[in-house]
Order: sequence, then structure tokens, then C-alpha cells
Amino acid sequence: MNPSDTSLPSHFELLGTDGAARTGRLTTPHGVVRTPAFMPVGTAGAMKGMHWREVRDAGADIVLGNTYHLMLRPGAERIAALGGLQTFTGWNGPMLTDSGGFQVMSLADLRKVSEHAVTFRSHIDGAKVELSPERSIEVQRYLGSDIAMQMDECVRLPAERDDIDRAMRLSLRWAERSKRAFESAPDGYMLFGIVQGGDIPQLRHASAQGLVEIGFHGYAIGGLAVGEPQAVMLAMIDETAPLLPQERPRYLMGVGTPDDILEAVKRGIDMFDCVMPTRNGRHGVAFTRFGQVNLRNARHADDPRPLDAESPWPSTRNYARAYLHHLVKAGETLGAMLLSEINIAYYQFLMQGIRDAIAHGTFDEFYQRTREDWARGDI
Ligand SMILES: O=c1nc[nH]c2cc3[nH]c(NCCN4CCCCC4)nc3cc12
Repeated sequence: MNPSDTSLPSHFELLGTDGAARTGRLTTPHGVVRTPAFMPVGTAGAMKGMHWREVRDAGADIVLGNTYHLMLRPGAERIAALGGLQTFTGWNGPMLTDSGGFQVMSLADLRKVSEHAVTFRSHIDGAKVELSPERSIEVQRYLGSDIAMQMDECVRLPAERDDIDRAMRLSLRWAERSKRAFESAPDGYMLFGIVQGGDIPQLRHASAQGLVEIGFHGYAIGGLAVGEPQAVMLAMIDETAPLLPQERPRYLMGVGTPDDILEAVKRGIDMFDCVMPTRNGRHGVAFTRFGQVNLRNARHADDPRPLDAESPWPSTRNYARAYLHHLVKAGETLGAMLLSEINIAYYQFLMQGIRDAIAHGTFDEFYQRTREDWARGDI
């Protein structure tokens, strides 16, 4: 389990730091991921409202798929028989899959957590399903993701200390089982552990130290972006990141807004995923260099200007706000499509700016200027 060895099909190289911010390169069997990286979320094997070529052209190196959705429909064994996720979907680049535990807790009916597994009824057809750490690893292997996640239990916040402690210790035992199942067939792919511990520093420390002792290719910080204020999320990153190995990637799950990402990169996070760019796009909200713009707002009805005339992304600099406003108000599918690509392109533009700034030792200036631009707002 030594992914710093660059002769392995999967390995991480730390290329530069600026304060606690890091830039690196994560090599996987399906390609290279530039970090800090934002992973668009293709939950059920598709990027809602976009073609894969647009996701690639926007600058995304890696996308996320969800084990929970894909194992229920179309089924992991079926995807394996059809060549795995990359062949099945046509996205021929790196993919990371979440283990399924989080979605079970947020989407499934009649779910029950035991030491052995979580059992639930499919939200699609009501079928009874059991998801153990071993089955989750088996499913992720069938899907063929380059980076698999351990099975864990994420507790929504606020929560009682006893419940956070119980879920954190269960997740550590599941981490051990996930690794054992993963190592039963070493094949050059990666497995990440997930730090739990809620908003309690001592439990975060215990979780991080326990995972490092087990040893993983990378370490996710989970149990955040689950209802807590941003200040609490950032405080838990401050408590956790310094305990994680410098030479392994750190992944903050489910995060977040551009502001969340900038703050987390400043604290040493390398990887992110969030549905926000595509979900907000479908709801008519654009992310731009000057903050968010709600195209449903009547103020755009006669505005011939594009969202950002300086943007490198064609749709951001070519379409009049009045047209985007019209599409959104008319419920035209093209509105959701254009705003999804515009938003994914902005997130990747932000990540490229972050990587360049860290590489040049100018992250602090980039951080200040970016926040000033957001604060200036959309004129
Ligand atoms: O602790 C986790 N383990 C496994 N997967 C996770 C996924 C997560 N996703 C989130 N937050 C998602 C927040 N997102 C923001 C935009 C709207 C939909 C919800 N926290 C997470 C924690 C975990």
C-alpha cells in the first residue's frame, strides 16, 4: 500500500505547497487527476444535463459515481458484464465511487444499521437489500472505479456525542473490513478511508489516527456538509488534516460552494465533489467569477450581456442573460443544459486558478482577489 511509488499504476505525487495548500498529481489506471480537483457528480452514470465531452472540455479529470444508485439500477454485475463504468458510460477517464452508505441513510426506506451491514429497501422497487463493507467493495470493483471508498456511517449534525462516537468506531471497524476485502484482489486501483467523528475534535483525532494505522491510498474527511455551519466544517478540517499523511491525497466529501472549496484548499484539502453546480444549474442559478446569478430574476429579462464576457467558456461569454432568463422561465431543457455546463466550467476554472496559484506561490493573493470578486457581486 505505497501509492507514493510512481512505478505503480495508481500513485499520488505532491508537486508543490503554498502554506497548507497543496497541488499534486493523482495517477490512476484511467488517467491523471490534477489536484486540487473538483469531481462533478454523475450519480447514476450520467452527468445530468450534459454530454461527457462537455464535462471533459470544461476541464474535469475525474467524475464521481454512486454505488447506491448504480447497484440498484442497472446493477453492478450488469455494468461489469458490459465492460465496467467507463465502457458502459463512455466517460473513459478516472472515476471515484462512493461506498453507498451515505445514500442509504439519505435515500433508502426502512434502513437498519447493524455491525454486519446496512439493510434497506430500494427506493426504486422496494426490494430488500443488504450492503456490507465486503459487498460495497465487491460492487465498486464490478463498477471498475479507479478509487473506491470504504463503507462508513455518516451521522447528520447536530448529533449526540455518544451517537457520533458509536458511528465513528463502527466506521473504523468497517474500514478494516473494507481494506481486507479490497486487498483480496489487488489490481492497481485505490481505496480511500473516511474520517468520521462529527464536530468533536477528540473523535476526529481518534478516527484519523485509526485510519492511518490501517493504511489507505488516500483519506476522505466525511461526516461534514451535513447541516453544520461552515465554521464548524472548517474547524474540523483544521483538527483532521494535520493528522493525515502529507504524501496521500485528502478528499472532503460532498463539498461544496466555491467559497467552501477555497477555504478547504487553504487548509490542505486536495479533492472535492458536489452536486451543486449541476443541481443549481437545473434550478436556474449560475456560478460566475462574480458570485451566483439567479437567472429566474426578472432583472435579466432585457439584459443583452453574457454572464461573463471574459470567460474562457463559450456558453458563459456568448449567451445573453435575457436568453438564459427566457429558457429558465419557459422551463426549456436547454436552460438546464446550458447552466449545468456553465457551472461545471466555472468550478473547473476556479480549480485551475487554484492549482496555478499554489504552483506559483501566490495562493494568498489568489484567495484574496477571488473573494473580492465574489463580494463585488454580479453587476
Ligand atoms: O461521511 C460521508 N461518507 C460517505 N459519503 C459522504 C457523502 C457526503 N455528502 C455530503 N454532503 C453533501 C451536501 N450536498 C450539498 C449540495 C446539496 C446536496 C447535499 N456529506 C457527505 C459525507 C459523506
